[in-house]
Amino acid sequence: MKNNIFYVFRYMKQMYWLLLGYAAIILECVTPIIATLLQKDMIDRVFYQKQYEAFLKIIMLYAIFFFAPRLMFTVRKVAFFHLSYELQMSLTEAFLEKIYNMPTADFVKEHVGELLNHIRTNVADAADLAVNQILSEAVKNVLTVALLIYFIGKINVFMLFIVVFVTFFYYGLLHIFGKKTKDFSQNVREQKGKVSITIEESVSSIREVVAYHREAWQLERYHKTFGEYFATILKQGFFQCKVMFVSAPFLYGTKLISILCGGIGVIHNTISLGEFVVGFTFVDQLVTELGLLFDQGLNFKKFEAAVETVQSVMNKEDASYGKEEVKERVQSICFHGVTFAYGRDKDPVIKDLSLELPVGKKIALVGLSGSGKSTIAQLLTRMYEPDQGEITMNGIPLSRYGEQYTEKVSIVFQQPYFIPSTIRENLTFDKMFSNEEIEKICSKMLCHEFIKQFPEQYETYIGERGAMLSGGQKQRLALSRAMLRNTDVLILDEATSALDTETEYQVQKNLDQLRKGKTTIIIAHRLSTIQNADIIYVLDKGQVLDSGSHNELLTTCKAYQELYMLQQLA
Ligand SMILES: Nc1ncnc2c1ncn2[C@@H]1O[C@H](COP(=O)(O)OP(=O)(O)OP(=O)(O)O)[C@@H](O)[C@H]1O
Repeated sequence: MKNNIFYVFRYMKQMYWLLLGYAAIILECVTPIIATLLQKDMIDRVFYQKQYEAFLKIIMLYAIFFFAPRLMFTVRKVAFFHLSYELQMSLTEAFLEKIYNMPTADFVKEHVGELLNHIRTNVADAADLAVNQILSEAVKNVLTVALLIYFIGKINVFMLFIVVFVTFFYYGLLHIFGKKTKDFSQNVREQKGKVSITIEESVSSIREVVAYHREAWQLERYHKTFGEYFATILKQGFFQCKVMFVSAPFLYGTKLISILCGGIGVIHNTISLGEFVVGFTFVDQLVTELGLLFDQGLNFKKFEAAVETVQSVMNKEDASYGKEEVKERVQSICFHGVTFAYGRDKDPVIKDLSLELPVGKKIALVGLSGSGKSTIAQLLTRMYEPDQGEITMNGIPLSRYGEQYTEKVSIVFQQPYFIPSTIRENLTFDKMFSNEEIEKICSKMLCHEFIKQFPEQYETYIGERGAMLSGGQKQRLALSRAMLRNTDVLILDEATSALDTETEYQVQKNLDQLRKGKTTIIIAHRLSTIQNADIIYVLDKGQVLDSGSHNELLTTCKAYQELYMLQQLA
């Protein structure tokens, strides 16, 4: 528990809100107690001893101490509200940073819906429970309980004895029900996560669902998942009722016993009537506060569940990159006996691969589907690490380079991702480019024409994942984005597959011109795309079968001839 609270503390920034909140809590706890003590003066001095001159003074003081807690309550809420939202923001930022730093192998194992659920519920709950419940409500409860116990003890020791007994009773209850509360909370979170994943999948697969007429099937999946979530919620609800049934009689029983003890005290003249009234009011308040404190104890458990779920992602290891700077231009890229499998128990998809890629040239990777082309591209972009052997750039293993490595090597995927924003922002991200630069590159990648046709041109909003663009337009835009960065090494993984042959030819021609003297690695199924490559590697089952120019391979490599023949027939 302690560790969990300290874990969250790390992400709290503006601590002055905490100080303001605690100042408000102290006043909020003390003022109602003073207001109650004034009742004693009212009864004993004004009514019993008939000191009527004190009446007005007490009423005025009572008014001040009656309204002060309401004011302090507002100040406290505002202070902790700021703190909780800021905590939620910094926790979410840290969570996103963690995801960015995760090795790709770990990231692909995490479900996108699950990660979103972590942010939407677990991170949000951890921040809310930590600040608004534990640091605010629970601290207020503890302070109020301590003050009430002190004043009750001063009035009547028997009442104090009862109160201490009830406190221990609550502690015992918390011990018994705490673990189950945490388990229920964890189960509810898990089930809620599953519902979130199912909804996310249902929306993202909307085209396939409609096209394959799987609406009923998809709804049935949602129904089933939601049913399981609902059942868990019900179980949690029953459990909470059980806790209430056990604890509630004690609340009322305590009040009854304290009236009995106090009443006997008044009858035997050991306490005054004023003390009895105030003592009973304190006991009444204390019982309520103990009930609330018990709820906070259960909230601790929910908080622990939320933080532990967040930590299950946050404690994963970051991708281990070095600090080496990439100072010069890329002069060599070599694979030294590289073997790689997607998982320990899986067969390797790249097997003992050794080759030196000619730098500054146009290099092509061809081969049947599944032969390992994209895997090589992903190893080069450090999305995965080789299991054996190493890949070096300028003689240094890729893993030893720092984050600027991505300034040297970039990749364009077959299905590029676009943020829901304007064309300009999708082209530049956070980098600055002049309009001339952008338009020049977009003209070369045959984008400028279609962008100009949009009423808002480069400021056109392209929707979720570029939904307002055709497949070919998206690919050309992604190529423009990469060409603006124009890194030493550019990998095109089926990056022009959605273009018609004529457009692809034009784009490739312009690309060759812009990339002259730089290393471009092209993965393509259409051999026409890579015919003019300086060197073509033919891959089969994660190994290089042969390499050479198009004409050389046509005469020397049987696999390449077959690929060529198949495409001629198609
Ligand atoms: N993330 C992954 N997890 C597990 N296996 C994977 C993953 N990605 C690819 N594979 C497997 O690795 C092998 C090589 O895949 P890869 O994508 O590198 O082939 P490819 O030659 O690029 O294929 P294609 O031409 O169809 O794109 C395939 O058997 C594939 O099923």
